[in-house]
Amino acid sequence: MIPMRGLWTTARVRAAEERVMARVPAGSLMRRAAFGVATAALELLGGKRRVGLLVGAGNNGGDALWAGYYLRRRGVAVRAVLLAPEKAHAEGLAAFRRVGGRVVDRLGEVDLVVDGIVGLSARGPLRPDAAEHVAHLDAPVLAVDLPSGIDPDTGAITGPAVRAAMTVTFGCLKPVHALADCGEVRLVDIGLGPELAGPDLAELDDAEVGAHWPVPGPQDDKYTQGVTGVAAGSATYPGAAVLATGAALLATSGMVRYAGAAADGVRARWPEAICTGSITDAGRVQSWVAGPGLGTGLSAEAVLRTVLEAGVPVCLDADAITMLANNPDLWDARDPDTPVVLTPHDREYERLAGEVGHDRVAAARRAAEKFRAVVLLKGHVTVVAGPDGRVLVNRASGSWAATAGSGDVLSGLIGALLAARLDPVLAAGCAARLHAVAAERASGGAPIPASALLAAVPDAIRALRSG
Ligand SMILES: NC(=O)C1=CN([C@@H]2O[C@H](COP(=O)(O)OP(=O)(O)OC[C@H]3O[C@@H](n4cnc5c(N)ncnc54)[C@H](OP(=O)(O)O)[C@@H]3O)[C@@H](O)[C@H]2O)[C@@H](O)CC1
Ligand SMILES: [K+]
Repeated sequence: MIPMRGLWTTARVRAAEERVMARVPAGSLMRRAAFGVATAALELLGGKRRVGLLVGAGNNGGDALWAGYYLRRRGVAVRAVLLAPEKAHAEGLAAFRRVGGRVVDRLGEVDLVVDGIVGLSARGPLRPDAAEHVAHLDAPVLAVDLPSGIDPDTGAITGPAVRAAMTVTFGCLKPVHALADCGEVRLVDIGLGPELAGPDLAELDDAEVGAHWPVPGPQDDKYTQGVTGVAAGSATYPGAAVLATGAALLATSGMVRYAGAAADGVRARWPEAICTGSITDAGRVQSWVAGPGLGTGLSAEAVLRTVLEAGVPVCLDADAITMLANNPDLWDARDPDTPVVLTPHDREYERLAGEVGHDRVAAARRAAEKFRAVVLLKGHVTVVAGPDGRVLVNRASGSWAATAGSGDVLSGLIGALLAARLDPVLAAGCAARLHAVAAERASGGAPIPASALLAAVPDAIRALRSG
């Protein structure tokens, strides 16, 4: 198994920090952390010489003050605003003053701001006094541990927050680093590694997705790579069927069977798909994709029951999710061992499992547990939660995939990976990453329709496999 980029929640980080602190000299972790911040600051300054520190009430501010100390020793002019002067880190402040650091009321003109307002203990958005200082910044911001105002464990931004060009974090990555925009993220080793067990969340990087992507071996034929069944679309709206079938065809070399009322439209666009008008004639498949454009009437319910009874992994999207929300008895058709991947957007999620709320990871986990299914919650950050507690997250670099039909492509990709027998959490995670990369490559900075995203799938696979 290829290791993924792990992310640890604040409670776990604190527990690990405590164990490390018990066996190293007092203050040494902070100084290592601060030295890393100062090194990054020098790089961002690129020869400029004026740094401003925003210093909060805790150790995050202590890191900033010690970074100011190291920067002063390199001849940089450093001034600091203390947001809570009586609570500012005493040793850090003394060291900063000792080397000529100045404490001021306002930062004024500087070339770089170091955000040491709040770190792991952050709760809620920036408070008004801190928000006031942040609102007037012109210079780029280097965040200490995380951009202040963003929730460390959920990445939620519920009010004023720092926008960072770079974040220097310590020991390990925290959820915020994958769930929110932290600029470039750098990790400074402070020796937490041995104290950290498995991560709470993980992020797949491009090379990992490329390595997991199924490719045919010398012994493979169209059947051995898995046959994907697509039950989507309608005669009036064949688009969803065409997109989902196309995605399944482009994702792997396995065969694709389409079953439904859009058979003519699908056949015209994808002559290589085996098309039938009814799911009862579809033949054997190794996975089903059901839901996009399917409708929610009685015949659609019968289709949903058939795929849930088939005993092969299923990806359910769009109308399939609505049907399950309206009629939970439909779940009875499923053998408890049949893997199911649900791919709701927020409104579909709400129909199925209630409010998403600010903690999208917790929301995906809740639904995964409730339905004993893999839940892929769509969004700028896609969260994939497995019923076993595993969570994968993927943050898209832009929002170009937020367009009609884009979800149909995603479900086809997932279906093909399920047919290729990828673990369902991994199938959903790899498909989400590939989908985001295809959107980015197809877009190149301009809006694109879902068919262009689909057309970029082979290019995205090539890019991930070579990365
Ligand atoms: N432990 C270690 O080994 C190491 C730790 N390290 C560093 O310590 C950091 C954690 O430090 P920490 O725990 O002292 O708290 P920290 O995040 O600075 O918060 C301070 C106070 O701010 C307040 N506050 C809360 N929310 C707020 C908001 N929205 N807006 C404004 N203020 C807000 C709240 O105080 P309150 O005002 O509520 O009393 C809170 O107690 C960690 O991120 C890393 O940088 C590194 O040096 C490596 C070694
Ligand atoms: K910070």
